[in-house]
Parts: sequence; structure tokens; C-alpha cells
Amino acid sequence: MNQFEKETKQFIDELKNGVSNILVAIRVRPLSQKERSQSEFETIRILDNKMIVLLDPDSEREDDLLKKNRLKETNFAFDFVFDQWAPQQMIYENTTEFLLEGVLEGYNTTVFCYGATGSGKTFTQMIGTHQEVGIMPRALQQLFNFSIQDRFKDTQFKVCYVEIYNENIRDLLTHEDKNLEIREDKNSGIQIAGVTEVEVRTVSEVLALLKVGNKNRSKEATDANKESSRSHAILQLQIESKERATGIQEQIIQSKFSLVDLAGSERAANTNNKGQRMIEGANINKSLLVLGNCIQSLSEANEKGIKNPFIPFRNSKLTRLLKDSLGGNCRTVMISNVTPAVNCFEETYNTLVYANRAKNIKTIANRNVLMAQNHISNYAQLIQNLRQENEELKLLIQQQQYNQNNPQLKLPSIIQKNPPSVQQSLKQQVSELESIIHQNVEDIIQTKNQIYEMEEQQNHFQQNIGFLQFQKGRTQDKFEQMRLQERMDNAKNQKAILKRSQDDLEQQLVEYEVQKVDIQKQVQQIQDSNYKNYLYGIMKQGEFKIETIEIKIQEKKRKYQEQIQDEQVKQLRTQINKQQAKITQGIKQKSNVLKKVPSLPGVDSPYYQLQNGQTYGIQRYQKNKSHLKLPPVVQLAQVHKSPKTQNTSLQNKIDDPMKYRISQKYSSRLNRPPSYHPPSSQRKSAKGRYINRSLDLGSGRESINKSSGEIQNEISLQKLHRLRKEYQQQRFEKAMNNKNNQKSQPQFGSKILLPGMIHKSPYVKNFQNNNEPIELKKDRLKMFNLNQKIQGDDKFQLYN
Ligand SMILES: Nc1ncnc2c1ncn2[C@@H]1O[C@H](COP(=O)(O)OP(=O)(O)OP(=O)(O)O)[C@@H](O)[C@H]1O
Repeated sequence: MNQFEKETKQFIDELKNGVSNILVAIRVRPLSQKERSQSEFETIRILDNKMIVLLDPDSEREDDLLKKNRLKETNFAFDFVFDQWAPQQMIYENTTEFLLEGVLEGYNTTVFCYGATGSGKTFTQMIGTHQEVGIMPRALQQLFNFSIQDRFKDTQFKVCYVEIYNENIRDLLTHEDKNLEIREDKNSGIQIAGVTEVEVRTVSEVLALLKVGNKNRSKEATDANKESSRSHAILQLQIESKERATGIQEQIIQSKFSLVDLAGSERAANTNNKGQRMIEGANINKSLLVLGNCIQSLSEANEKGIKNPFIPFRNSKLTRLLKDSLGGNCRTVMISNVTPAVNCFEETYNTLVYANRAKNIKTIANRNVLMAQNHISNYAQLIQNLRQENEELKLLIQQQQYNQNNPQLKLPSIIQKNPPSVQQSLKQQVSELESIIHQNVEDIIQTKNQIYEMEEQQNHFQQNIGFLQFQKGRTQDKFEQMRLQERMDNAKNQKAILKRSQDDLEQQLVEYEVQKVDIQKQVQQIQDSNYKNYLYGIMKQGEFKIETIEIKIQEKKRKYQEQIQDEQVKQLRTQINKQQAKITQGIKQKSNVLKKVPSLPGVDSPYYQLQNGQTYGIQRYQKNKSHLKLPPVVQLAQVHKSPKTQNTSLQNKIDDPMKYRISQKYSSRLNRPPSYHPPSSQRKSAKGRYINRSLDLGSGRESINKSSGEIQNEISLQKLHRLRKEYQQQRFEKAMNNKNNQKSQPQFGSKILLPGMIHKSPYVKNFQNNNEPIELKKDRLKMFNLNQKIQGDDKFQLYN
């Protein structure tokens, strides 16, 4: 390994380890056909891979006094110098490749080419040619190759591609023609608001996007370059990866890899530009000049050890976008492209001077790693924001519901238009504006200082010129005078530019102030109206509550009154019913249907006697069974002897057979008329003594089956009376007959067997009046005379 290779390795190691963060390389392009035809002379000699010598083509001209004896050559040293024959691969390997791993580890990295128009920036940086592809495709390929490795497995890539054309930032990945704004954030640095970000997974996807973007990019043919870029283009790859550790510990690595293709500085004479091209050129030159100033300020600050120096990044969009790359948290590769053509000597000189200054810039690049705690705190903030939003929305919904329910009480629309979040964003805008204004004021002060410095320089140069003019005739001094004049012009130009930018800044300041006042007014208005609305809302809510309570009170009053009325109606009804019952009872009593059966003195008899001599017990209403709703008729229960008693008393059966049959019919509970529900006390006392049943004296019916509607027992009182009369008549006749034929009367003990009846007792002789069959008579005789033999027909005829 020779000395150069050793030094190179050491330098690359330094870059890798973050000891140095800016790499400045020079690339010399070969002379084009056209240039060669004009002059074979080349203004650049390369001594080794670090040293470059710039030869002044005019220093030999004897005819021009000013240029005669000018310095023939100027030497410059850089980190790398690549000659006309250096292949793209070599440039890539020595400038970019070794930084790419760092990109995935969280270091922001920028590669940009700087140089005059036609010096080979696009060729080096972007696509190059088919055979010789540029840095961009190679770097992207390498990044995606790395991301396949296990430790970078979860890496996400997003691409955005913009250009700065005439001091406007345009999105190259969309056809929308809108100007984008730059935002500066403490955590994520410089950001382009609203830019299209496309997630990509392969290098071909990025190259396809690059193709689309390049089609949209502003390019024109100039005299100096057939395909001259008329804008600065920036392709940015945003990389995010997560490194998982145990538990909730999670590292999130974020970085940006930016590839910047600058438009070339140009001289109107070289490019022969007019009209729009000239305006473009002026803007390009302006932004490049500001870039040069920034580089100069940064390098001076490093040389003099100034902490927090003022760097005029805000003077152009380009420098604002490159702020991180030049003065912030970034590793930067600056490739300065130069041409050895004679007519480009001035541009080559300027490029080399600026590149030389850039070497002095020192930046500190840090790994961008978000710890899981940070992330969680972000989520906590997010959750809090969402909660707040949720509360606001709830409030809004409540208000809307309230408005719907009370259309006459609609709240003013301003409360819906300006929820608290709007207020907050406005306040945020104000604070942002305030910080911008503060920055602006600082910029103005710094610009004024610079102008003052320039003026001082100008005075100094003028003094020098005066002194030199005093020493007339000395060619050496004349040359010096020329150089001083040139530098003085430069200083004048810079002063003019600074003056303009100061004016711009002051103008901006005024605009910002106006904006700030406007927004503050809005905030105040919203605050006022929101407070009013808040109070109004509270008042309305109170009114609403009062209303609902009043409605509830009304409702309760109404229910209470209804209850009272119901109670009164009930009482009246029972009174009426009682009255009616009394009346009905009175009517029935008046009709002389019933007569009370006399009982013990002082005891109210429950029994009544009908006119015909039958006895009935009154079935009284029972207060607690009023729901049975018995018809307003007198309920009577006919008094009967129980079947038990009847069975033991044969006499009873004989006395009143009809009564006996009826009592048998109703002896079982099932046979009772269904409408009959005697009170339990009655039921008890009635057991075995009499059968209760309902009797409607009016109609003569006993009862009606309520479910079927059929008459249960059709025996009416009239029929009963008739049967009874018939039977008494028969009995009377029999008694009379008995009197006449005492002997023929069949008797068993003291009981009389009625005709047609057969006694089933084995001790009782069956007979049928005098019409007994002969056989039976014989048999009976046998029974009476046991010694007698039965003769003849001994058949025994039985009767049922
Ligand atoms: N190293 C090189 N080898 C061969 N040809 C080159 C090299 N560098 C540049 N060229 C050629 O020079 C021409 C101008 O180059 P290029 O367009 O890259 O310049 P530029 O600096 O981007 O110009 P502009 O700023 O106007 O866009 C192109 O035709 C390109 O092919």
C-alpha cells in the first residue's frame, strides 16, 4: 500500500467513524469535441489524486498588459481529485459507497455536485450513460442490497423528488403544479410540507420514479450544454428501521439520504441566454452565490472558532434545503465538477476556490435513533390529543342533539365552526410566525453587519487603489490594482445582493407582522365568541334542566289527580252498588217472595221460607269476593237434608222421592251448578246437611253454565211444585187404599214398600202387591215351612 492509498484509507476511516463529516472531491471532465476544436489547451493539470493545478491560459499573452505576468498556476489540494479518465465506479467507491452502511444506521447523508454549467454534474450524479451509470443508481442499489441483510430487515424506504426552479419548490412526482413550502422542525430537521412520498421496495421502483421526475424536470438546451438543467433537483430517500430488543425497548432509526443535482452557474455570455433563460440563470446564480456565501461563512466560522455563527441559509430556497447537509447533523459529500476548457477558466477557478473553502467546514453528524420511551411518549401525546378531540366531538354531538331537540334555541354557528382545535392551531401558527419573525430580525441584523463589513472592505480596497494609482508606471502594481479592482467589484456585487436580501427580509418581516396581527385578532375573536358560546351553552343547559324538571312535576301532578279521581270513582261505584243491592233486596222483600224463618230470639236467621213452604238460606255477598260480581238477584240456597241423612232415613226417601233424587244428583261437587261458589263457612256448615244452589227467583232457573251458556238444571220451581202436588196426591190415594185393605199392605218392619220397589235385603221377601208370581209364593211358603218338600215346578223367578 503506497502513501496515497494509506492516507485515503485513513481518511475514509475518519469519515466512517464520524471524525470528519465533509468530503470534498474534484472531478475533471474530458474536453468535448466542440471545445477541442476551439483550443487544445487544457487549464487543469492533476499532480496526484489529491493535488490539482489550475493554469491561467492568458498569463502568457504579451499584448495584454493587465494579464501579462499574471500568476501562471494555482495549486489546490482536496480529499480526492479524479481526472478525465476516472470511471464512474471509481468516483462512487471513493466518495459514497463507504457511507451507505452509515445511512442505514441512522446518519443523514447528502451527496451533491457543484460546478459550472456543462461541467458534468448530472453525468456524475444522476444516471450517467448506459455503460457508465452515475452515483445515484449505484448508491440506491447498494442501499437495497444492505437492507436484505438480517439486521436491516425491517427497513422502510420512502422517496420524494423535488426541484427548485426560479426559487419555487416543485414536486416532480406529481403533475400538480403547486409550490411547496419548507418547514423546519427541531426533531426531524428540514422538511418539505405536502411533498409526495412514495414507499419503495426495490431499486427499479426508485429508478422508475426518477424517470418520471426527470421528465417533469425543467431542462433546456443552452449554448453551453445541450441538455442543461435549469433547476436544482433533490432526490430524497427517507429510511426508517426498527431494532427490536426485549420487552418494550425498541429503537427506531431514521435517516435521510439526499442526492442533489445542482443547476450550473453560468455566465450570460457563455450561454447566450435571453428572456426567460436569463431570469432562470439569474435565479440559479443567485442561489449558487448564496450557497457559496454559506460555505464561506461556515469555513470562516470554523477557522476563527466562532460558536453559533450566522450563516445566511435563509437567503435562498436551495440553501434552506441544504442547511442540514452543510451545517447540521449530516455527512456530506461535495463533488465539484470542473472542465479544462479554456473558455471556462473563470468558472473553474471559482468552483475550485469554493470547493477549497468547503474543506474547512466542520459539522457534527449524529445517529438519529428514537428510543422506545420517546416513541411511547409520542403515543401518549397522541392519545392525549385524540382524547381531547374525542371530548370536543362529544361536546359537538351533544350540542347538535340539543339543537335538534330545541330548534328554536340554536346556538350560533361560530361554536361549530371554531372548535378548540382550530384555536390551538391558530395559536401554534402565531408562535411559529413569532419564531420566524425572530429569525428574520436576526437575519436582518446579520445582513446589516455583513453589509457594513463589505463597505469596510470596499473602503479598504479603494484606499489601496488610491495608493497604487499614486505609484503609477509599475506594471506589477497595475496588475495588483486590477486584481484589487476585481475584488472590489466582487465586494460591491455582494453588497448589492446583501442589500437586496435585506430588503426582501424587511419586506417579509412586515408581511409576517401583518399576518401575526391578523391571526392574533382571529384568536381573540374566537376566544371571545367561544367564551360567550360557552356561557350561552351553560345557560341553555340550565334552562333545559329546569324545563325537564317542570315537565316531570306536571306529569306527577297529573298522575296524582288521576289516582284521586279513580279512588273517588271506586268509592262512588261501591256506594252505587250497595245502594242498588239494597234497592233490589228491598224490591224482592216487597214482592213477598221471602219470609224469614224464625230462629232464636235476637239471632238473625239466615233462612227464608218460600210461600210454598220450602226453606232457603240466603247466600250473602262476601265483601272480599266482590270480584265474582254476582248478579243483583237474591241468592238463595235451598235447604236439604244431606244424602247421608237421607240414606239412613228411608222414611225421608219415601216422604219426598223427588227431593231425594235431586239431592242425590247434587250430592257430588262435580254435579253442582258451576256458578255456585258458596263461602267456605257455609260450605262447612252445609256439609251433610243440605245442598246449596243458586236460584234466580225472577226467571225460575237455577243456574247457567257460564262457559257454554247451557242451562244446567232446567227444573223450575213450577215443575217442582207440580211434581210435588202429584206425588202428594198419589200418597194421599195410597193412604186411603191402605185404610181400606189393611191386610194386603206389604210391610217390612214399620217401613212401607211402595209398589214397583224391590227390597234387596235377603231378609226381606220380594213382593209386588198382590201380583206375586206363584213360584215365589211357593218358595216363600217353603221358607216358612222347612219340613215341607217342594214339589212341582221349583223354578225361582227373580226381579230386578
Ligand atoms: N466525465 C465525463 N466523461 C464523459 N462525458 C462527460 C463527463 N462529464 C460530462 N460529460 C458530458 O458533458 C456534457 C455535459 O454534462 P452534464 O449535463 O452532466 O453537465 P451539467 O453540469 O449537469 O450541466 P448543467 O448544469 O447545465 O445541467 C454531457 O454531454 C455529458 O455526457
